[in-house]
This record gives sequence, structure tokens and C-alpha cells, in this order.
Amino acid sequence: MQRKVLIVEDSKTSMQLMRSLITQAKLRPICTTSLVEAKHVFSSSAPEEYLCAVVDFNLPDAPNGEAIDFAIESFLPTIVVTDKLDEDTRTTILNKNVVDYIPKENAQVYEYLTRLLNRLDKNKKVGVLVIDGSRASRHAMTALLRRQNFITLEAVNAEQGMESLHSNSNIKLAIIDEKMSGMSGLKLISELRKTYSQEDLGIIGISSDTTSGLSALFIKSGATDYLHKPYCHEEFFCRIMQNVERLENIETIRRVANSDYLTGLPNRRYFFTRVAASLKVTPKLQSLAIIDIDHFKKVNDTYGHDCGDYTLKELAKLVAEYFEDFTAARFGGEEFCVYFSNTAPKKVLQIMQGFREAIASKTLTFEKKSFACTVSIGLTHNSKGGINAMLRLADEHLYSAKNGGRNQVVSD
Ligand SMILES: Nc1nc2c(ncn2[C@@H]2O[C@H](COP(=O)(O)OP(=O)(O)OP(=O)(O)O)[C@@H](O)[C@H]2O)c(=O)[nH]1
Repeated sequence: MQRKVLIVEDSKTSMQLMRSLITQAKLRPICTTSLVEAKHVFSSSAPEEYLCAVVDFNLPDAPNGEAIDFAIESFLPTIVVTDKLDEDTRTTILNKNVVDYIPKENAQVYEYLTRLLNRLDKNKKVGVLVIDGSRASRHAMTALLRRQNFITLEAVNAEQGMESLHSNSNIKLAIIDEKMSGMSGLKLISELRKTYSQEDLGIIGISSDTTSGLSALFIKSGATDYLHKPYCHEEFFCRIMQNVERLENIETIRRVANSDYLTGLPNRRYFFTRVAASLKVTPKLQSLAIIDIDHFKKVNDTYGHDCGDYTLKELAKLVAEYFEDFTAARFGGEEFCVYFSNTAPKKVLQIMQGFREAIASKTLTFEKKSFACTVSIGLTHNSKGGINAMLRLADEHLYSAKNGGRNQVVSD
């Protein structure tokens, strides 16, 4: 279901801009121009359909943020937009339980709104661990984090913090105070970096200490960022957002580098990384299969290249489904590879025969043309010479399968 965003805004220009940003974020803008209209529209729909509300601070029938109170009382995560930038307004807004506020200074800040909207949904899966000896300080930070839908966890010292990190794989960010009983924040960060790389865990060091060079010391010890206490809400949110986005960007780069562009399956590079990782624990049994589509050139020549691409994507779907519990990849062209560890050779052969039969009995339809295809499979269980030797052996068996008439599995 497309989530709704309730907009309460009387300025036409600002409304237009927000409506287009919210639509671009694949959300459904529900536009209202006054508090009365917002109340009416909201009362006639289910609250859970809404992701959040974007509310103007100053409306003709709600000049002092009354629309914000309405949205918060309706349990809507609320983002405020305002053209009033005086300190009093800013403090009034931030003292309310709002997600954040956007000053209408220039069109650029609306870009921040897009990022914020994206985050509200994604944050529900992101864990942030606050490690701080002061209860008040911990609670202040987790309360702010919850406004943006993060999963929050707390620890009072290094020991608890490490334990929490070990047992919660959804933690992407840790905020670590310098002064704690037992191990200091700086020492804890350098300890954590032995296990958690900068690509896997963001760490924001935090301290009220004014010693010069402390921020640099945090970064040198492995923190990805630093915040000085007391911090302002905006800086807190901006730094959190930047750190979480940095990790997500790394994840995207990793995913792109490891997957095949056409089919979305893991690629050759990922295959070797995964196999190398599983070889570290020297599995007792190993098998490797190369799957090659028969007469694939004919599919391209008869039905066109687009149909060839479609065939590869359909086969990739089956490969992903069938070999979900093993390591499978598109190796290039019309070739797929599957690696099995600790699975009995008889069982592997059975799986491969089952897969071959499933392909042979499948009818593919592209642009109203139906056709079938088959695959030949080379399979080896001989792991004496390592992974490259296994690939050579499987390839030799594949060659025999092709020469033997195709649509068959040849193993050692
Ligand atoms: N559509 C499409 N075709 C591809 C892609 N990658 C490789 N091919 C085509 O796959 C075909 C492979 O042809 P061949 O190596 O002669 O093998 P074959 O026709 O499958 O014959 P056998 O393997 O001997 O059964 C070539 O025509 C390539 O152009 C791709 O990403 N998309």
C-alpha cells in the first residue's frame, strides 16, 4: 500500500514543491490548506495509512503551531516547515515532539525533506546503540532517535555496550560517550574497531569535555564522527542521518559490485569471495556445478536479443529459488555456477537432476511467443585441487554433457 503524507500548508508555492517531492519519494501527498481541513480529512481515513505529516508552523487558522499539536496528538510523526527563523519559534518547535523542522529559506532545504521522508520508513529497521554513563543523557538521545523511528538500545558502560553489539545484528550506529565508569569511550572505540569495520558500524564519539583535539582523537581511535555536548537537536539529527546514509551507500556499492546487472543474481566476483570464506572452515564435502543453457544462440537468433535477456532472467529466478541454501551465481553469458559444501554427493546429483528437469518442463512466454529450453550441467565432487581445479573438472563434464546430446547432467 502506498503510504500517505498529510500536508498542512497554505502557501501555494511551498505546497507545489512538497507535493512533487513526496510523489517522487513514492508516497501519496494528501494536501490540506488549514487546520480545520486537515482535521476533517484526517478523521475520514485510517491513521495507520499515514507515514507522517508535514505541517506549516503558521497557518491562518493556526498561527502559533496549533496544527503541529494536532498532528502530534494524532500520533503522526511530524515534520514542521516554517518561514519564521527567529530563535523563539525555533525553540518552540523543537520543544514539541517533532521529527525535525525545515526552514523555507531556499529550495535546497526541501532536498533535506526528501531524505527525511525516505529515512522515516527505513529507520524502523536501523538500530542505534547509545553508550553513556549518564541516564539523563542516554534518555535525551534515545528520545530524539525515536522521533525519527530508529530502534534504540542503551548501555551504561563499555562491557554492556559490547554485549549489546554482539547480540543485536541490526545495530548500525553506536553513540559513545568519552567518560564512563571502567573503560573510557576512546578505548572502547579502538577495541570495537578490532571487530567492527568502519564499513559495518558507524560510531559517533560524544563528550562535554572542551579539551582541544578531542574530536581528532576520537576520529583517530576509529570514530566516524564527533558531537560536542550540549548539542543542538538539528546537529544531532544531521549527524545521525549522514552516518546512517554513509553506511547505506557503502551497502549499495557492495551490492552493485557483487551482483549481475542483468539478472540481479550474485556475480562471479561474489561467488569466489563466498567460496573462499566457506573454504576457511575446510568443509568435509564439496561439489561444484556449471549450468549452461543449450543452444542459447538460437533463442537470440530466433526470437531476438530481448527474448534472450528475458530467458536469462527467468532462469536466474529459478537458480535463486532452487539453490537458495547454496552459493549460486551467474558466471557470465549463459552460464551459472553453484557451489555446495557439506552436502552428500548423491544428494547434490539429485538436486541437479531435479533442476534440469524443472527447466526442461518449463514453458517460457515472451511477447506472446512460447518456447522451451534445456540446460546441460557439469558436476564435480572432487575438491582435491581447490576451487580452480573444481571449475576445470566441472567444465570438462559440461563439455561431455553437450557432446552427449545436451539436456543432461554429467558428474565424476
Ligand atoms: N541475450 C543475451 N545473449 C547473451 C548474453 N550473454 C551471452 N549471450 C549469447 O549467448 C550465446 C552463446 O552461444 P554459444 O556459446 O554458441 O552457445 P549455445 O548457442 O548456447 O550452444 P551450446 O552451449 O553449445 O549449447 C551467444 O550468442 C551470446 O551472444 C546476454 O547477456 N544476453
